[in-house]
Parts: sequence; structure tokens; C-alpha cells
Amino acid sequence: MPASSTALIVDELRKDFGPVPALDGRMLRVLHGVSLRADFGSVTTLLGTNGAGKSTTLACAQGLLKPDGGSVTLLGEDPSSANAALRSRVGVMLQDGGLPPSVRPVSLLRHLARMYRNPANVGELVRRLAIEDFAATSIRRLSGGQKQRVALAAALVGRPEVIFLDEPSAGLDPQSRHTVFELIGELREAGLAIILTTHLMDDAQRLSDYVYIIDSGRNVAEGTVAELTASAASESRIVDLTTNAPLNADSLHSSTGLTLTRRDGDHYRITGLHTAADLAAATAWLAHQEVLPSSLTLQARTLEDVFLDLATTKEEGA
Ligand SMILES: Nc1ncnc2c1ncn2[C@@H]1O[C@H](COP(=O)(O)OP(=O)(O)OP(=O)(O)O)[C@@H](O)[C@H]1O
Repeated sequence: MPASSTALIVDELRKDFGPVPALDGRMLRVLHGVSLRADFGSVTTLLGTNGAGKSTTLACAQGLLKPDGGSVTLLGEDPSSANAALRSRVGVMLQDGGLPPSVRPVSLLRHLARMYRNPANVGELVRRLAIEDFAATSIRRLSGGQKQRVALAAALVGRPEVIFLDEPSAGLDPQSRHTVFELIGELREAGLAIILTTHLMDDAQRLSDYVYIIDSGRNVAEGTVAELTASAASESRIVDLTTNAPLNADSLHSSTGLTLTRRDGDHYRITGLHTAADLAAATAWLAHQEVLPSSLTLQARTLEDVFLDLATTKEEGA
């Protein structure tokens, strides 16, 4: 039983890469003081755009990279000088899998299981992640999503107390994504500390107990999904709608003060609704345009909105 409720503490982590020729041989600082903590029985998410520093933070937290400043405490120890006993308590699923290409999935998992004193039931993992569908195929011939499922099974085979998942839903089809998410939920219920990275807001919103948003190697916001999505604008609502009629943002804005953005294809979003009258104004404007959307939903702010607000604030501050 873990003595503390906290599995991981990252404090003011700094990391440099280099020397970089493009910087005249100087070092490139990619983490400027990232801090986070992750508890048992909880999903802690690092959310950030490509290159924000998520994987580097995870690599330092796992002891794969040595920090240039700050500290990491994983299960009460410094992971960069960790022994086999600590490593056996930690499961790692890397972004590119890091799996041996010529081995078949089940042989690999059985081999890994033999390295642990109290391994998970390989047959159960294989069934749970539907690995039996491609059990006879060598890893090099697996699709990205299939490799991803094997990598997750490999990370779980030692019955870890802490698991690191780098972009766990990358390359997964909707059904596999659902399976992986369900499994993450079960692991959380079983009391594991789950630390994951993603740049997908939907994943973060669906899975996380606590989210750290990082950008350019710095913490920019943190909280539960509910805390992050609540704010001064928490009363505001969003209307998402689908129509193949072209909509004009200037026309909506001049008649209602609301903001229209085209998300992709036929999808539009209207933001800035605070009252029932705003909603009525938006639909009245649509009626005036003689547009009957094929779908229309009203919702509260999402993590994506928080993220976009942060990006806008940064641009305005730049
Ligand atoms: N070995 C390295 N040498 C030099 N720069 C590196 C190295 N590894 C990462 N970087 C740089 O550090 C920054 C952070 O990279 P990192 O992979 O941690 O970001 P990330 O948030 O995980 O991004 P992604 O979502 O694309 O995986 C990026 O600018 C990247 O180019």
C-alpha cells in the first residue's frame, strides 16, 4: 500500500537540449520550470500543443532524462538514480511504442511478464485490449493503433502503481479508443496514479481528474476540468451548428454582437451568449438568413475554449 496519496511531484523542472548549431552552439531550454503533482486513484493530464514540452516532462518524471534544474520525486525517490525495485512499480507507454519489431505481441507480453514477481494475467490483458485479433502478426506489421494497444498492455504487465501514458489515444479507431478509455477508468478505480499527455482537448476533458496546461515549457493553467472551464465567462454558452448554407460572421456580429467562427466544413460556432435573449437573437438571425441548420446544440465552455482563450491572451500579450 502506498504510504502517501501522492505518486509524483515535479517541482520547477528545467531541461536544456543541445548544443544547438542553429543557436550558435548554445543550449536550448525547453522546460522553464514545470511543476505538477499526481495522486493515486487519479488521472493527471498534461495538456499542450505540439512541442509544448509534455514528452520531455514525462521523460524527466520517469527518470529517462536528467533534469537541468528542479526536482522530481516518483514514489518517494529520485527516478534518475532509480533502482530496479522502483522501476518495477512504474509502467510506461511511450509515444512511439518502443516495441521490438520482430516479436509477436503475446510472446512479448509473456516474456515481459516473466520479469516481474507478480505480473498481471497476460491472457486477460490480451483479451481486454483485443490483442488476440492480431496475436500471430509480428509487431512490425501491426497498424499504429494495434501497436498502441500492445504498448499499453506492455506498460501494464508488471501491475504498476503508477502509469505514464504518452498520447494514449494516438492512432486509435473509435472502438479501440473507447476500450482504452474504459481501461484507464478501471485502473484509476483500482487506485493507480495515471499520468498522461495529450494535445486532444476531448481526451483531456473526458479522462482527467486534474489538468495541467503547459505551453512553451511553462505551466499556464491548472485545475479540474470543471475549474478550468468555470471562469468569469462561466455563464457564457456556445452554440454549435451545422449547415451547408454559408454564414456571414460580420452580419451576425452587427445585428446581435455575437461572434461566429467557422470550425470546419459545414460546422460553425457562435460564442458570447450570456442570456436567453442572446440565444433568441442568434436563432432569429438564422431565421432572417432563412437558414435551418441540420443540427444545433447549446453547450457550456469546453476545455478547448479555455485553451483557445489562453492562446489568444498569449498572442495579445506578445
Ligand atoms: N533531443 C532533443 N533535442 C533538441 N530539442 C528537443 C529534443 N527533444 C525535444 N526537443 C524540443 O523540445 C520541445 C518540447 O518537445 P516535447 O517532445 O517535450 O513536446 P510535446 O509537448 O511532447 O510535443 P508533442 O505533442 O509534439 O509530442 C520541442 O520544441 C522539441 O523540438
